[in-house]
Parts: sequence; structure tokens; C-alpha cells
Amino acid sequence: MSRYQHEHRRSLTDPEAFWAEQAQHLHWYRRWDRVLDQTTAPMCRWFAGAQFNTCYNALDRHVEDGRGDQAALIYDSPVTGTVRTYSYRELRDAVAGFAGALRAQGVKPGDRVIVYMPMVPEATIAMLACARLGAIHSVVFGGFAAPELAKRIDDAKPVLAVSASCGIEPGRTIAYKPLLDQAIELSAHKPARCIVLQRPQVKADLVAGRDLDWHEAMASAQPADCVAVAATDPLYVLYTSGTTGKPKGVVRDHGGHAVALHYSMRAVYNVKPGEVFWAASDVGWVVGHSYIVYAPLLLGCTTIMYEGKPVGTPDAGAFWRVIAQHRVSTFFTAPTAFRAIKKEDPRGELLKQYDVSGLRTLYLAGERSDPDTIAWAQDMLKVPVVDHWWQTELGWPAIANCQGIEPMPVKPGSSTVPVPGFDLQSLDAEGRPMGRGEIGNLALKLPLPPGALLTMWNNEQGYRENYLERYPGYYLTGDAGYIDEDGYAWIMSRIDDIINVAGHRLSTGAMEEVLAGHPDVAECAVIGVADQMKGQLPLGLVVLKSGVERSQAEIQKELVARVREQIGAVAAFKTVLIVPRLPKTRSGKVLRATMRAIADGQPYNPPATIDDPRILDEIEAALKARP
Ligand SMILES: CCC(=O)SCCNC(=O)CCNC(=O)[C@H](O)C(C)(C)COP(=O)(O)OP(=O)(O)OC[C@H]1O[C@@H](n2cnc3c(N)ncnc32)[C@H](O)[C@@H]1OP(=O)(O)O
Repeated sequence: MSRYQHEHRRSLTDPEAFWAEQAQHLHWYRRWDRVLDQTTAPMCRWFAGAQFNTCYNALDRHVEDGRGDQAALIYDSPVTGTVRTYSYRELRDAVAGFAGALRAQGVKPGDRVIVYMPMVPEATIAMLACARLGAIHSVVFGGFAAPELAKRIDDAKPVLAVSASCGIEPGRTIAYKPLLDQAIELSAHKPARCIVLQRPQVKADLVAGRDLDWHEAMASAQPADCVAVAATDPLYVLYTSGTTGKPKGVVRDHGGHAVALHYSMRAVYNVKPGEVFWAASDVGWVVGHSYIVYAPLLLGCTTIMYEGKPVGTPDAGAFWRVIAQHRVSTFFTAPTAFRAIKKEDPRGELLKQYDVSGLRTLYLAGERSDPDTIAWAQDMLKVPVVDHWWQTELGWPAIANCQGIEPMPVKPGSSTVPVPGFDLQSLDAEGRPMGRGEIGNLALKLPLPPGALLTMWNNEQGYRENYLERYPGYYLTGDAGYIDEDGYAWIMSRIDDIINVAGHRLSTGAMEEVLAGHPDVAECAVIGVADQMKGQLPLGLVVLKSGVERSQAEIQKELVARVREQIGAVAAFKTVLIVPRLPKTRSGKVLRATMRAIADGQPYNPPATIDDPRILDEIEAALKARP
């Protein structure tokens, strides 16, 4: 049996012993009574009875162990021309100070705090400060518009919001504070306080009696110590797109999450304390939570917060500059970033200007890694390129080529094998295991390992319905795929209407809700069509109400603007086609998959139950004529 097989099997046959061993690497105020508590199955709790604090383990523990002067966080911001390093001691002190500022505003353990910030170190400080107090942070990606932020405020009911005056996108600033103000106006729940980081590029107006300046709040704060909380208490709620417009609040705990992330740094990423680990993502996504903030700090690495893009800040050599300048050993990004670099600098001329010899491995995730991009990255960097697969819900990689256990041969297109802790199966419609190589619904046998979601915030029934009820005893991933004769997993497609645009997971259902709200729209569908750069792009198909005689171009423009205003720029929604009818089955189900196949130039078989096959010709003509 290989080392990987041994470790994987042990994690499944004796999970309590396996995870107890991993937990020894962290500090517990009180040891657990049970490693795995299944009394509330199918939900489970890890390290029940233990007392823990994630911030203590990520910062104070390292300072006490002699890492105080080591760089904990490097803020590298080409858009502001800043590089700033925080040692572990400096970061701990800043976090303790901000935790004190939060406490002074009445934030208590269990309270929720919304963090709506760009990629500045204060975002990490705010997250860790919440963890320090036992408060629950809920970070919202800056590319979401005010109505999306309002939905999250109404669900999480935060006592306080932390924001900044602006974010900086290439060539423009984005005023965040007016978006926060608008969201609070839209939401039924109102946070009592907002703490705002004033950036020199844009000055935000503060609402008297509600808003505080970050620096003033810090200046008068008494540093706060870590609060021992139940290991099973929530650390954060992170919202992710569901199939409707209502986002799902993934809840993660303190203890199990820290144990899993710490383990993943060794087993999946093969990183050692003191090394520089860079995940080029955003703290608003799970990659940012897990691999910009928590995992590198839990292990005692240096992490990088990069406020820039792969191209245009200033050029397609930006990533190589960061890797060389900070001696990055392990780099993680989304394939779309590499596609952008490849387009600008296909022969890697800019790479030649930098010494990236410190780089050991590149990891790709967030969307499907196409074999061309993997081959190009390998050819340029001359290091192993590891595609791996996971989800917001899971919190850490579920399928990977575990470099810290046993590197395995790469099969381009496969994310390799299930990571220890994850029992992956491909199931047929009745829940029977599919044969090797047969495509089915990918599911994970319960219990999920530590670090995976505990439930959905305020919506345990939603958690059961969305993930647990389709196959009792399993978690439904929402992806279809297969496991081959060597045990390699192949992810093929989503089984729902979720699309992936530049590594951003988006709901077409949410976009349809926005389009349907336009007064001239009778019905609509949004589909994800293949795009060379972003992987997929949303495309709207709209039927107008009879009698509407306004200019179609004007309506199209309004619809595009509407999605940008209500969901955000991140949706990258730029194309709407006005069509006379939508294709449907006789029972009225819109044939989105068929339209997607037509748009992508793929062969398709319309279902026998199609109501009127001639409509497909109309759709084909509209798609062919699209700009
Ligand atoms: C494994 C678990 C997971 O999957 S977690 C998710 C992992 N995904 C990722 O890490 C995302 C990877 N993608 C990226 O980082 C970006 O798409 C990269 C590759 C850097 C390209 O960025 P960009 O050129 O801005 O394109 P985009 O499609 O992301 O942006 C679309 C529009 O949104 C805007 N935007 C982006 N970020 C923000 C932000 N923080 N605040 C405000 N606006 C933002 C962009 O400027 C862009 O706007 P516009 O349409 O061009 O006007």
C-alpha cells in the first residue's frame, strides 16, 4: 500500500485517532471530551468539549515560541506603490489593539461583524480580531454591489461593520463607504456601529453617532487578550452563491477548522514553518480565508496580501516580481490569472527579468484547470503544477495531489485523488456507486472531516435540503464527475445552475431574478457560456412583454446595468439577447442546458418532451448573431 493510500485509509477508518494526532500541533485551553461527536448526525461536531482560540494559535503562540520577529504578513500593493511587512509580534499587537477597539464598541463573543474591505492588511487584522474575541466575522467580497451586501447583513445581523473608504482597481478607485451606507439603508437589520479605514485616495463621509475612524478607534483602545471559546463555536460565516438569489452562509468552527488547515499545509502543500506562502486571491473568498489568513499563520509561515492583478499592475510580470521579491516558496492562484498572463506574455519574456528559483510548487484551484494552461505554467516555471479541487463549503482541498504525503503522477484534467479525510464517491440517481470511469453525482460520505461546513447560518433546514437529503449519509457536492481505474477524480460539470466566472462562483438564478424584475421583461434565462479567458461568462436571454415598443438596445443596456448595480461588477454580466420565445419542455422547464450547448457549439439532443423544437432555431440564430 502506498503512503498516500495508508494515510487516506487511516483517516477514514479511524478518524478520531487520525485527527486527535493532528490536533496535538495546536494549543488547547482545554482538551476535548470527544474528537468526533455524532450525536446530532447527520451533522457532526469536532473536538467537542474543548476550549480553543484560533487567533491565539495563529499569532500569540508563535510569538511565545520565538517567532515574534519573523514576517507574518507582507502587504504588497502595486496599485498604491506600497510594500509593508508585519512581524508576528506587530501583527499580534495590531490585532489585539483592534480587538480592543471592537470590544469598546460592545462586540462580544458570538456577535457577528461584517467585514467589507479591499485587500489591505486591516481586513486580515479585523478578521483575526473577531476571532480573538470569539466574535464571528462575515467577510463580503468588495466586488459585490450594495443589494448583495444588504442580503448578507440581513442574514448575519451584525452588530458592527468594518469597511474602508475605497478599493483600488487598475485605473480607478471604488468608493466602498457609499456602498456600505446604501446596503445599510436597504437592509432591515442595521449594525449599530461602523469602523471605517480612511485611505488617502478617497475620503469617506462618516455618519455621526454611528461611524468611527479606524485609527481613532485604535488610538483609544485597550489591547484585548484572546478569549477561550468552545472549539465548536463559530469562527466565521462566509456567504456563497446558491441556486437562488439568497446566498448561503457557510458556518465554520474554531477548533476543527484550525486542525484541518494546519494539516493541509503539511499534507497537501508540503510547506514548513518560516516559508513564504502566497495565495493570490481575495479575503472575500474562501481561498482568502483559508490560505491568505488562517492556514499560513497557523503554521508559522509568512503570508502575502497582494492588492493588484496578474496583468496591468503594471504588467504581466507582476506575479513573478512578487515571487522573486518575497522569495515565495509556494504559490496558489486561479487558472484564469495564468490565462491572462499567457495572453499578454505568451513567451514569458517578463519572467526572464526575475529570479523565481525559490518557487517550489504552483497550485491551481477555483475553477477547472484546462490542460493548456497547466502545460504553459509548467513550461514557464519549471516546477510541479498541482491542480486541486475544493469548495467554499469544504474549506480546504478535498481532491489533490498531496505533495506532503507522496507526489503522484499528474493526469492533466484530473485533480488527482481524494485528500485524507474525504471519502469521495460517484453515485447514480438512486445512490448506487458508479463503476470506475462512469460519470455520476460526486458525493462525500459523512462525516465530513474537520474544517468543512458545520451548517448554514440561520438555516439548518437549508443545509439538510441542499446537501444532505439527496443521498442520506452523504454530502452532495453539486458537481458531476467520475473516479478512474487508478482512483483519480475527474470533475466534469455542475449539476445545478451555478457558474464559475474567473474563479468567482455565481448563481445564474440570482441574475435571472434581477432581469425578471425589469418592467419590460416577461421571462428570461441566464446561462454560462464558455469563455477563453474567464472560463465562463453569463449570458442573458430575455423575452419582452407583449406591447413593449422601446428600443431593444436601450433595454439591453438597462439590463446589463441592473445586474451590475444589484449583484456587482464581479458578475461580469455584459451580454443580453432579446428573443421571441424560450425553449421549454411541455411541463414548462426552460432548456438551459440545450441553449448552453448551442452557445458553446457543442452537439446537443433536445429532450423528447420539448414543446416546440423550432424555438431552438430561433435561439441558434440569436446566439450566432451575438456581438
Ligand atoms: C477553491 C475554492 C474557491 O473556488 S474560492 C474562489 C477562488 N477564486 C479566486 O480566487 C478568484 C480568482 N480570480 C481573480 O483573482 C480575478 O478574477 C483576476 C484573475 C485577478 C482578474 O481580475 P479582474 O481583472 O478584476 O477581473 P474580474 O473578473 O475578477 O472582475 C470583474 C469586474 O469586477 C471588478 N472587481 C474585481 N474585484 C473587485 C473588488 N475587490 N472590488 C471592486 N470591484 C472589483 C473588476 O474591476 C471588474 O470590473 P470591470 O467589469 O472591468 O469594470
